[in-house]
Amino acid sequence: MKETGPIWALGTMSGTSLDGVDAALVRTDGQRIFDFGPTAYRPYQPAERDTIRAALGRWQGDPGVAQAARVVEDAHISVMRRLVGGADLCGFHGQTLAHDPGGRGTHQAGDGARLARALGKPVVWDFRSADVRLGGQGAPLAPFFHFACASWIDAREPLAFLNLGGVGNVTWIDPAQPGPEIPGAILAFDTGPANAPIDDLVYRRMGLSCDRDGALAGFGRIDKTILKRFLLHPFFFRVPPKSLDRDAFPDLVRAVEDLAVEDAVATLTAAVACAVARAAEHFPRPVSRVLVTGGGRRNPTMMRMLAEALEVQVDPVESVGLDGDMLEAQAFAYLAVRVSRGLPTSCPATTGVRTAIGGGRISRPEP
Ligand SMILES: Nc1ncnc2c1ncn2[C@@H]1O[C@H](COP(=O)(O)OP(=O)(O)OP(=O)(O)O)[C@@H](O)[C@H]1O
Ligand SMILES: CC(=O)N[C@H]1[C@@H]2OC[C@@H](O2)[C@@H](O)[C@@H]1O[C@H](C)C(=O)O
Repeated sequence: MKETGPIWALGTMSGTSLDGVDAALVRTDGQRIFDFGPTAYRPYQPAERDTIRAALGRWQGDPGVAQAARVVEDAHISVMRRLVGGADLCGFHGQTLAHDPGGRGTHQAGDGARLARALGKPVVWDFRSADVRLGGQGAPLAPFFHFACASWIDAREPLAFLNLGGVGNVTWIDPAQPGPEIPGAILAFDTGPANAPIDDLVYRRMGLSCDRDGALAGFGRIDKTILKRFLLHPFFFRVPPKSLDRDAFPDLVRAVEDLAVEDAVATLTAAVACAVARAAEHFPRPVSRVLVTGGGRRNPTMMRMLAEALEVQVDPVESVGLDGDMLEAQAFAYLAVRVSRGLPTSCPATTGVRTAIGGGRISRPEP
């Protein structure tokens, strides 16, 4: 008989900010969350990060991609070994190197079959390709998990989950609907740049990894002319679903280049908040609150600018008992179980795919 009860899944995420690999256990039947388990994190060493960075924007077969994939796989194997004993199944997102859904497709580095052999457990991977092949954006994929989280926290009113990683993405949810793929239950899309352009700028100019606690942005002056021009970018006029590559706003990056570093960072931080406010204009109905996940929630200047731009309550997901560092890794644990049970992982309202579909491949430890 087919298994339908809850199982433990180990999910991972290596995000666009290239900081490291998150891993988390979730107990789920692919519909409801039953429990959250232990988590682990393994940062990339500087040399590993350089190898991955050198492969950004590249596709399978390009120079440097095989090395980057090896780094990604090895880092995952080392962090997953710490938790895999408690897992029945694994979900491996891999590292997005390039994302061009309307063109060449989407590319997540890392071979799930190698992980399955190394870890001795079935591994679900390559979550995005099928969606792109069927005309979807291939991203964002966390929204079905956000829907389950809304039920876990017993939300009653429409709310939004906002992920501020390298890129921003938002999921609007009506928790009164019975399932995520029901029309009207969800709307999800990327909002614009988040931390990636800030990290890149402070690294280039000051050798820093990020604008820690929003200190630089808090001091700087926002250049309103640059901000206004940024908001005229065609992306903001596109109807969602829509998704972005990590480095999708080169004009914004160029425009702040001549500003003093504090002013440049303040302008980039305001750009994140204003992009989210533009995103909120697409919500089917207003939300009661916005729950923020991802590294951006640790930046008080970004959070303040967000609350001002959105004029709604903005809180980190910790305020409802969720773990903002691990939500994406947990999402890929949850999605792995959905894939293994033939449940959809995306739908027209999340990626723009024609119909609700389940992506992902399953590799087993032995052929
Ligand atoms: N204390 C802090 N102050 C300011 N920024 C921070 C702080 N902590 C984390 N960040 C930012 O958050 C980023 C990491 O966020 P996160 O781990 O959510 O990204 P990611 O998962 O790699 O990206 P994505 O969700 O786009 O794939 C860091 O690169 C940094 O810019
Ligand atoms: C192609 C890709 O890897 N996209 C990531 C990235 O990081 C944030 C945003 O851009 C989102 O679209 C997605 O990740 C999250 C986990 C998602 O799929 O929901």
